[in-house]
Amino acid sequence: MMVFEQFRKSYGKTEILGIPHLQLQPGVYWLRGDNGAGKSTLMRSIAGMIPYEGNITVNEMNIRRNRLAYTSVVNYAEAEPLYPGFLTGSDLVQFYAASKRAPAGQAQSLCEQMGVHTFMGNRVATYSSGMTKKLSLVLGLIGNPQLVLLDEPLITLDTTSTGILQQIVNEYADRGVSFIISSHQDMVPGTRPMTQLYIKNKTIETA
Ligand SMILES: Nc1ncnc2c1ncn2[C@@H]1O[C@H](COP(=O)(O)OP(=O)(O)OP(=O)(O)O)[C@@H](O)[C@H]1O
Repeated sequence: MMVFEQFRKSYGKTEILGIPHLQLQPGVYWLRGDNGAGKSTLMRSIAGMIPYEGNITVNEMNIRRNRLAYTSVVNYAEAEPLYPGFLTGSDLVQFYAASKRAPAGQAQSLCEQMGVHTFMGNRVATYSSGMTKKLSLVLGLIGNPQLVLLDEPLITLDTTSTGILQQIVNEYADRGVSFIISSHQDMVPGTRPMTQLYIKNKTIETA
């Protein structure tokens, strides 16, 4: 599903991650590591949001050679999402659904499942942190992704929403969608088995 080749990410002269070669099979992965280990940096690199050295290939696609195709199938929900406060949740959901070519009714269904539909018409500036998180998870699941990156998805989520998210992850995974989920919290029972990936000493160790 994903191959890293001579991957290296530095900020200035400080190397944060160095992965000479790693191949990951399709699946659901739990990305772990101490604070500052590089989990968000890895996710942003895979999502194509920050530059890096080397190559990351997802299902034969590479951000440099196939940017449009790659970003259509690699979805990302960041740990601490920020959106322009003057937009409504509905504006963002419609924009994502159109640009990700979401199947008809999918966005509405995700919003209802995650309970976002009740405040979709309000401006994002009025959202609590949990409401913003739920919206970001809906946006991260929209479309026909082959890989979904969820950075700390459980932060600020209430227990009910945590269970619903885990159900959705299971449904997507049953259809062959891969996930990389970073979380300091354990996932609740009911989640399918996840392969653990540890970031240690600037590289990924598989469990
Ligand atoms: N834009 C940046 N410029 C410089 N250094 C950065 C930048 N972003 C992150 N770093 C550094 O990169 C390292 C990895 O940060 P990152 O946010 O990826 O860690 P993390 O594993 O997600 O941490 P946490 O569990 O605390 O969220 C840290 O040392 C951090 O200070």
